Amino acid sequence: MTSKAEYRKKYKELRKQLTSEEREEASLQIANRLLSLDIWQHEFYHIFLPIVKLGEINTEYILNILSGKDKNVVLSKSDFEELRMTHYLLTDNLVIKPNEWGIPEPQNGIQIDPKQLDVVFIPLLAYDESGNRLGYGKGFYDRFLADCRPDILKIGLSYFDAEKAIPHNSDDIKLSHCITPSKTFRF
Ligand SMILES: Nc1nc2c(c(=O)[nH]1)N(C=O)[C@@H](CNc1ccc(C(=O)N[C@@H](CCC(=O)O)C(=O)O)cc1)CN2
Ligand SMILES: Nc1ncnc2c1ncn2[C@@H]1O[C@H](COP(=O)(O)OP(=O)(O)OP(=O)(O)O)[C@@H](O)[C@H]1O
Repeated sequence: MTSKAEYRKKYKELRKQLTSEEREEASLQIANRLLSLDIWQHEFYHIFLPIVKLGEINTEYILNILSGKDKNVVLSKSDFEELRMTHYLLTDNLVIKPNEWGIPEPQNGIQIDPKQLDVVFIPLLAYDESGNRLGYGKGFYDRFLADCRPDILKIGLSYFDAEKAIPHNSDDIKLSHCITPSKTFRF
């Protein structure tokens, strides 16, 4: 069986092989594909800002959609000692600075309770046909999602297709959807 570590390595390599033009094009296609999902009737949308040096999906196109629809947008700050995230409303005067891992993060602002969130867009390394997800392995999103309402929409974003099955355990919270440049998965 392929281990989580092997899947992480495989997808980091696949991602590295994409050119910056391919990443931009894919990020735009993902945003366009999101537009046709039935997810836009809600109020609070949580989104990640990409770690550019690792070639993560550019979420700027999704941010533009959210701002065009006048949604409340929520960003997180990660505490790498506690392995927990705190959440802040994106406002005009929010100060955003990259942390030491290259994640752009809010420095101030209005804190949001995870129970207020309706939709969360989730960064992925890999995922499978049952909606199991794999990140960098620190469990940030597993802990975060455990604090959200059970009915929150959990939308993974990926450049790549699903694996058949990746290892998972009882802490892992499944995705409800995953969007790639060419496919929409509903789990
Ligand atoms: N944009 C973004 N924000 C996010 C996540 C994410 O995956 N993407 N996370 C999802 O959980 C959390 C942060 N998780 C992270 C966990 C480990 C490393 C890390 O070890 N970085 C190494 C390089 C790792 C590598 O090459 O793969 C480093 O920068 O030295 C970074 C982020 C919360 N915020
Ligand atoms: N709700 C939780 N409370 C406490 N620890 C948790 C919780 N969920 C997961 N963990 C722990 O977090 C660690 C990492 O989990 P896992 O390998 O699933 O990470 P991942 O999903 O790849 O990473 P990430 O969530 O950062 O993207 C594991 O040791 C796991 O036991």
